[in-house]
Amino acid sequence: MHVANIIKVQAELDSVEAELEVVELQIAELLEKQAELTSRKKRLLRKLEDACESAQTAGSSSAGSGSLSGPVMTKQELLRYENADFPWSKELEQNLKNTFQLSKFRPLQQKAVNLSMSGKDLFLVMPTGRGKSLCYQLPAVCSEGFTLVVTPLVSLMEDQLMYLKSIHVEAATLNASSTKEHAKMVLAGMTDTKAPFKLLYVTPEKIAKSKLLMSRLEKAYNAGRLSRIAVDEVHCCSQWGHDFRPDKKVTPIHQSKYNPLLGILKRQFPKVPLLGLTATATSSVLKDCQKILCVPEPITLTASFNRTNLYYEVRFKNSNSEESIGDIASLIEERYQGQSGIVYVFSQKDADSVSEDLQKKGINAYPYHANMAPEDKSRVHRKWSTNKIQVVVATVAFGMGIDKSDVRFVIHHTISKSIENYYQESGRAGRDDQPADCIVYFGFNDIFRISTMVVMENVGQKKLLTMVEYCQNVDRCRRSVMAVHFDEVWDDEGCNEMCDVCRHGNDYITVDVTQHAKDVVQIVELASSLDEKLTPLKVTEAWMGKGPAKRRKMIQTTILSRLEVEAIITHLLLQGYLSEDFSFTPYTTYFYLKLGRKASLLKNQSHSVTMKMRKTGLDANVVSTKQPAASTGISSNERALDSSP
Ligand SMILES: Nc1ncnc2c1ncn2[C@H]1C[C@H](O)[C@@H](COP(=O)(O)OP(=O)(O)OP(=O)(O)O)O1
Ligand SMILES: [Mg+2]
Ligand SMILES: [Zn+2]
Repeated sequence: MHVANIIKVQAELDSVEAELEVVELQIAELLEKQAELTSRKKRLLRKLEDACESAQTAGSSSAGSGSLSGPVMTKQELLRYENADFPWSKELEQNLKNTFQLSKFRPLQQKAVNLSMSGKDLFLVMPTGRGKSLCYQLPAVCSEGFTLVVTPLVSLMEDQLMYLKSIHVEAATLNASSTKEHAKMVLAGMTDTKAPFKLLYVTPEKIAKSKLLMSRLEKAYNAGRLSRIAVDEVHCCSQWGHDFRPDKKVTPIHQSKYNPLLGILKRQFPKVPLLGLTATATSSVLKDCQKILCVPEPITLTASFNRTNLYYEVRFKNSNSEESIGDIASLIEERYQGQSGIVYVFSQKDADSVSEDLQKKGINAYPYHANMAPEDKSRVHRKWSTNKIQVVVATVAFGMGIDKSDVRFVIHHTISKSIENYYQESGRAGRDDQPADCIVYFGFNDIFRISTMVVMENVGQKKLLTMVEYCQNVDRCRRSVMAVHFDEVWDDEGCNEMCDVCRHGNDYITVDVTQHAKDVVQIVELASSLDEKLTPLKVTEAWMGKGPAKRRKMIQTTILSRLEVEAIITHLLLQGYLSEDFSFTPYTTYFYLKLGRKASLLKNQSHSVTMKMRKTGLDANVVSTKQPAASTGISSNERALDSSP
């Protein structure tokens, strides 16, 4: 063959190989899409199955909050449990008001209490802080004998005992730190007809290890004094029961301790109704628990995780952080004047500085973080609880035991490290069921601050990106983005414009950012060819023409605003055109951007990258849908990405 010919064939081979590579990436992309659709399909099928099942057992599907499934029961029978005409109803109501000082039941509480009072075995799935405890505490107070409460965490047990003491409900506990005398007294009390306590809290280990306890329970059972068994955090029974609630620290250690033991309770005391409670369980976990606990046919009550009284909003945070503090201060002074709230920050340093900044603006704010003296922490907590402090500026250390009902706003000065954490932290707002706001300030640099912090966690990066996705999203109801992570489907109709996306619905536009993607990728590629690593900040600056003059000549710079530049780079990271590259020194971890697995797709002429962006009315003619942004340009108005109404 002629040399020229060889070169020609070689060139063609190269091009075919390049094309093949692109096709392989597209296949990978499609497979990913297929997996996503399959899991959505499964979820929908399961929903349909559940709906058909309950329609069959209940005649037609029952309305109202939460769903009900379990052993065969007619619709009338099920509905009956929402009523207040049982022999015990009057006593329940009196105790609800006088002992627990609550004016009314929350959704599902009455049904759960009635079912348990009538001796049914019940699994109750209800989000954190919605009031599961009442569902066994109230029946305990209104029944003869005592209720055995199995709970995996001694600290939770102590919280409960303190609370019950404060409302004059007698309760006792047996755990590893109980003294001999105390244990003796409690064991004797179990069969005492004078009923010295209404609730007995024990750890699962006690059930397993203490033969004395089991023999006493047996005696109490035979004497008809064991009225009910409650298993709190029941998902721990299942080896599949993941706990997404970081501040509860119910670790797999407890799960393994829980696992094989507790079936003994239902086997030995079959006539005693069992109530399993959890904030986190899928149907497969519940099935597992049912088997392990030997409960033949429990009724399952599930309350939705959707907090309908909470308004969710995302605001873009300028790299100039002073601005967001000013924004937060005016929100507190105007919209939340005289109302109680929390501002969550990233670090202890931020807690101090942000609260100082707010104080300077005349706001009654105090910091709270793990590094404060215990007495300072409890002083801040106490003063805030009694409305002597309006705002606590806190790290996530402010979590356990925070149970103020009238929190009207939870503002995140920095994004949370996952969507689950965000749900949990923001969920401290509006526990009284009155409207409350959850606002998060989404800043580009914060992504990388958190990223280097969670780099050691197994799925830390992946989880962080779920939070970033929630914030970056401008076209789907915020609730529906959140719901996916709780194995639920909350549709936009359920939102009632209680999120900024639903409220400002059509304010977004699809923009072609292919050329932008190519420009950014070229910058990262160039750096790598020079054996250089670029932080996100450096990439931003290079693209905006603020890098060294030498490099400016070699790349395509942009006239987009900083917020737009940051939004596009975030999008490229989320979509896999860029990816994270960490570097460790003994003192700190650095975050760099490198090419993602999809970067080479950009070589393909027909490949395009689009993203959704928020627009304001004014910019509508500047940006036209699906037009290459390179020719029309994205609005240079920074407000284009501002989510404020
Ligand atoms: N009907 C009600 N009306 C007003 N407040 C209520 C009602 N029922 C419970 N509460 C309050 C009492 C508590 O302060 C708060 C949380 O209750 P609690 O039982 O501890 O939640 P929980 O057990 O569901 O959450 P977790 O999953 O975190 O354990 O709700
Ligand atoms: Mg609880
Ligand atoms: Zn919505």
